[in-house]
Amino acid sequence: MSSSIPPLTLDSIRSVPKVLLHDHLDGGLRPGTVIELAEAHGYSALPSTDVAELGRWFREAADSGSLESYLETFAHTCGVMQTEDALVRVAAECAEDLATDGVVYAEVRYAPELFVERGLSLDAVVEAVQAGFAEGERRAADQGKFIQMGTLLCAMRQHARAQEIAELAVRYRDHGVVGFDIAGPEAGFPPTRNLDAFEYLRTNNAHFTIHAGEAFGLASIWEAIQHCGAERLGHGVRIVDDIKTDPDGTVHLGRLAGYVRDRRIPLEICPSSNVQTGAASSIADHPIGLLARLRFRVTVNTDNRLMSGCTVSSEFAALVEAFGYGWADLQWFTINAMKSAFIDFDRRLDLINNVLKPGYAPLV
Ligand SMILES: O=c1[nH]cnc2c1ncn2[C@@H]1O[C@H](CO)[C@@H](O)[C@H]1O
Ligand SMILES: [Zn+2]
Repeated sequence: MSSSIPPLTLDSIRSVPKVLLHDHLDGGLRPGTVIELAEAHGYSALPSTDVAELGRWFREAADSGSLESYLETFAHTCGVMQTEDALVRVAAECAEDLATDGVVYAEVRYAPELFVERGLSLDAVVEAVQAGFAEGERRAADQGKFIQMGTLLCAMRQHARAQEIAELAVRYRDHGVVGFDIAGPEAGFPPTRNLDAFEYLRTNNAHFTIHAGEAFGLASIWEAIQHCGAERLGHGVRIVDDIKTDPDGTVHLGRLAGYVRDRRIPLEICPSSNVQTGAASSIADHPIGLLARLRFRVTVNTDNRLMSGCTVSSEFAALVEAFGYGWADLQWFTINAMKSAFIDFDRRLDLINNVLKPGYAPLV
């Protein structure tokens, strides 16, 4: 490595352009904002009103070893996101924080149905979040940072509103909503419960990803791809269950793993989140090492920045430490993500050629 190439540190990683495809709006609030919104809106159930302590509480409570208990922490973020002004603020800060981390394109997701407890309509929720993202993009630009935000609307697997949310996503497709997802507890709620919604989306040429292969295995991935028609997999890490390695290192891909790799189906991998929910035992043992080596379409994501205390840069830094990745690997993850985004092809190409490649060119 030439001496003019900077070493990979959290700071240097922050300075290169990055792309984020899997980040939950209600999993990325600043702890201080949770406290201020709780105070302003009379939400009294917070476990702490001290900023540092509350941040620690989220990380520890999410560090639970199960997806179900990890998801319980969202009661407190959703609890303070029930008004338009709260949604605008949270969305604006999300865009600002991602831009500060050097993210140039992000798809951020949330479930509108979780923000209607105080009477907001689903449309009002979407409009407030879009206004917030636009405000955050402007604030970032004022600080000399460029970020483009895209929105994914989630339906919750345990509820029965997928069709309604799919229609909402299509209604707002020309206003910043670029796709759809289903989230929530995986065991017991197969994606095939929502087949009508997926068929509606496909009929309307709309994009969608599905959380699958996180807490549950291959069956869930297979259903998401072959029954539902998911273009990407949220997590998808359990695809490793269909990969066998001989003692001599020879690798065998099963039919499903082969299909996922051959079709270049993007995996939205979220390393720290997987360690917290027990989907992986540590970053060093995370299947991302094998999947990247086998050239699956791997992307690196945060999932929930508040619950994991992470950023895209810190996830990259953790992978650099665990797997010895260099700048070329980070560029590969980043271009993989940009290729897999749900925005128009010419816009993706523009960002790859005019933002991402020039950003990494001095380093690779
Ligand atoms: O890793 C995950 N797997 C499944 N569901 C999740 C994950 N992270 C967050 N959510 C769920 O998605 C909702 C919408 O943003 C959140 O409220 C949370 O319940
Ligand atoms: Zn997720």
